[in-house]
Amino acid sequence: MAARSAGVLTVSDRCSKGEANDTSGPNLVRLINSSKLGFNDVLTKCVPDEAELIEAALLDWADRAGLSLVLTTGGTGFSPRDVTPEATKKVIERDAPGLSIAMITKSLEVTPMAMLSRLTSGIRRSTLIINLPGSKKGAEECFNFALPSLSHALDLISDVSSRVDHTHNSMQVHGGHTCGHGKYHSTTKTIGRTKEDFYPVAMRPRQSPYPLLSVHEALQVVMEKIPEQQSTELRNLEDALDRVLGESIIASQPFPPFPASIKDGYAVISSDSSTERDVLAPVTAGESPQSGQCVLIGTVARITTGAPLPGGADAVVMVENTELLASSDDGTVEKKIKILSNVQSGEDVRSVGSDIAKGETVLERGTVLGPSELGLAASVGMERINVFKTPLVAVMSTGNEVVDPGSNLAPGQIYDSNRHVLLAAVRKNGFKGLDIGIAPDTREKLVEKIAAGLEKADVLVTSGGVSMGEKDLLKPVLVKDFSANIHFGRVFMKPGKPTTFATVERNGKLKLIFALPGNPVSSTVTFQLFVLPALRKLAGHPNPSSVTIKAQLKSRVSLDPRPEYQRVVISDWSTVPPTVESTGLQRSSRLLSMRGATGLAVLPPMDEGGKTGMEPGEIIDLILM
Ligand SMILES: Nc1nc2c(c(=O)[nH]1)N[C@H]1C(S)=C(S)[C@@H](COP(=O)(O)OP(=O)(O)OC[C@H]3O[C@@H](n4cnc5c(N)ncnc54)[C@H](O)[C@@H]3O)O[C@H]1N2
Ligand code: MOO
Ligand SMILES: [Mg+2]
Repeated sequence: MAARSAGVLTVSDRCSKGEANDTSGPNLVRLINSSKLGFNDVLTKCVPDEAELIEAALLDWADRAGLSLVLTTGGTGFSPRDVTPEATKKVIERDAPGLSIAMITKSLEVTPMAMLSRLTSGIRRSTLIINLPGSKKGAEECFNFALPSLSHALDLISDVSSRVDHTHNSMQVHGGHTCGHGKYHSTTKTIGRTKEDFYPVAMRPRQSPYPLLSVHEALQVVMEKIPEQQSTELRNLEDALDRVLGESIIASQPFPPFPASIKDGYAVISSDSSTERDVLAPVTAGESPQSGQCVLIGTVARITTGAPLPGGADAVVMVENTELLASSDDGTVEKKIKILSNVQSGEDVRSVGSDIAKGETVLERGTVLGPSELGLAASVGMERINVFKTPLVAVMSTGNEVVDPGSNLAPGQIYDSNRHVLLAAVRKNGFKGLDIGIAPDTREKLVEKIAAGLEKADVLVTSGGVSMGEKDLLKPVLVKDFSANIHFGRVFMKPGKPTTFATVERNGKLKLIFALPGNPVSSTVTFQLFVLPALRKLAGHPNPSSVTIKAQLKSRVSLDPRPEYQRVVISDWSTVPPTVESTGLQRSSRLLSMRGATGLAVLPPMDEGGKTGMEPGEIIDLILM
C-alpha cells in the first residue's frame, strides 16, 4: 500500500486559547494510529471556531500537504459559533453524504441528540474530509462507525502519481499566495515527521516537476529577468577600477593645453637657416616660458619633453641632432649650437588638443574602467566619476552536515567550502559580497537566513538543498515562504543539473536568487555560467557574457549523457587553437578538479551523433575563467 498521511483538526475556541485541554484530537490520532489504515504519520492542528481559519487549514492539508484523510472534531452543532460544516462545504469538491448518514444513523442508536449533528463529509482532490463531533466520546464513536469503509474509500480516492503531481502543481500555484494556507504556521504540530517538511517523505515527488532547460535557454531566462542598470553613484577614481562608467566623459579642456615639445632639445624656427644659433634661457616641463622670451631668427631655446613651446618657435630639434659650439667656462650654460638636421615646421611639437580635442568624448557610457580608462578620466581632470551601482551579493551555504572550517568535525559533518569559493568569486570579479553563513536544512532556519540575505542584498546565492532529497528544501521554501517565482529548477548540464533561479519582490525591488547545487564543483561551475553574467549585467557591463574561445583537446575524453563543462588547463598556447588538458577526475564533489583550471571545456552530450567520446585534436568551445 502506498504511504499515507492523515490530519486531525480540532475546532474549538477554548482549546485554541488554551482554556481547555484538547482530548478529542489526540484520541483521534491514537485511533488512526491503532487502525489498520496504514498511516505513516498524523498531523494535528487546533483552530478556533472561525470559518476562514478552518477553511485555510483544510486547504493547506489537502492542497499543499496532500493528506489522504482529514478528520475534524468540533464545531458541528447548532450553536452560532459552530461553522465547521460550512467551512468544510466550501473546501470539498465532491460530497460524500453516505459517511455522514451512516455516522448519524448509528449515533442515533446511542443518543437522540445525534439528530442535532450536522456532520459533513466530502472529497477535495485526493483528500477525504470527515467532520466528527467535538466530544471525545462522540468523535470516537463516529470514527468507529465510519472505519469499516475507510480503507477502501481511501484506496479509491488515492492515486499516488496524480497526488504527487498535484502536490507539486499546488506548490507552484499556491506559492504565489501570501495569505492563509500558503504561509508557514508555527502552531502546526506533526506526529511522525518534522514540521519543516512540506509533505510526508513518501509523498515527495518521485520526478522533479521542473523542466530541464538547456544551458542556453536558462542563461537567456536569467538575462531577460535582469533590467538594464540605470542607477549610478559618484566614485573617486581610485575606487572605480573595474566598474562601468554611468555617463560619458567629455573633455572640457584640450590636451595638451599648450603646444608641447615631444623631445628634449631646442625650440627653433623651422624656416631659420642660420648656421650658428644663440641659445636662450631654457624651458623645462612644468614651467611656463620666461615672460617676454621669444625665439627669434638666429636663436633657439633649450627645451625638455613636455615643456611648452616658447613664442616664436614652431619646431623642436632633438639634442642628438645638434652640435655644441660654445659654452660658459664652468659648463653650466650653453651659448651657441649648430643644427645638424633639416627641420620641418611642427616637427616634434604636439599642438594644442592634438591628443584630446576640447569637447571630445574620451569615454563612452558603459565603458569598463580599466587602468587606462581611469587614466583618461584623470587626464581630462575628473576626480570623481559616475559609475553604475554594483550588486551586493549575499552568499549562504545550506546543509545540516556543513560546518565552518576551524571547528571539529562531528561524525557525518564536512567543512563548508562553497561559501568561501562563492564569496571569493564574487569579490574577485569586483562585486560586493555579504556572508550570510550556513543554514541547516530546516524550513525555519532557511527562512530566517534567506530573509536576512534578501533584506540587504540585491542577489542571493545559496548552495545545496535543491535536488530530490527530503532535506532539499530550498525550492519549496522559496515558493511557499517567499512567494518567489522559480524561473527554472533544472538545467541539462553536468555538473549543475538542479541549478535553480528565482526572483522575488522585496522592499519594492526585484531580487535575484541563484540556488546552486551543493556539490562544490557544481556550485562553482554554475556560478561561472549563470551568476557571473547576471552580476555583470546588473553592474551595467555592455558584454556580460563569459569569454569563449576555440581550443583543441590534448587527450581523448568520454562524453556524458548531459552536456558537460569539464575543467581544463591550457597546456599549450603555441598550437592553433590552443590545446587543453583535463584537470583529472571530473566528479562534482572533487573540488581538486577546479584547482588551477583556466577554463571550462564545453563537451556535447554523448548521444549527439552517436559519439561516445572526443579524440585528441578535436575542437571544442572553451569558456575562459
Ligand atoms: N535522486 C536524485 N538525486 C540527486 C540528483 C538527481 O537528479 N536525482 N541530482 C544530483 C546532482 S546532479 C547534484 S549536483 C546534487 C545536488 O544536490 P543539492 O543541491 O540538493 O545539495 P545537497 O544535497 O545539499 O548537497 C550535495 C553534496 O554537496 C555537499 N555540500 C553541500 N553544501 C556544501 C558546502 N557548503 N561545502 C561543501 N560541500 C557541500 C553535500 O555534503 C553533498 O555531498 O544532488 C544529486 N542528487
Ligand atoms: O549536476 Mo550534479 O552537479 O552532476 O553533480
Ligand atoms: Mg540534495
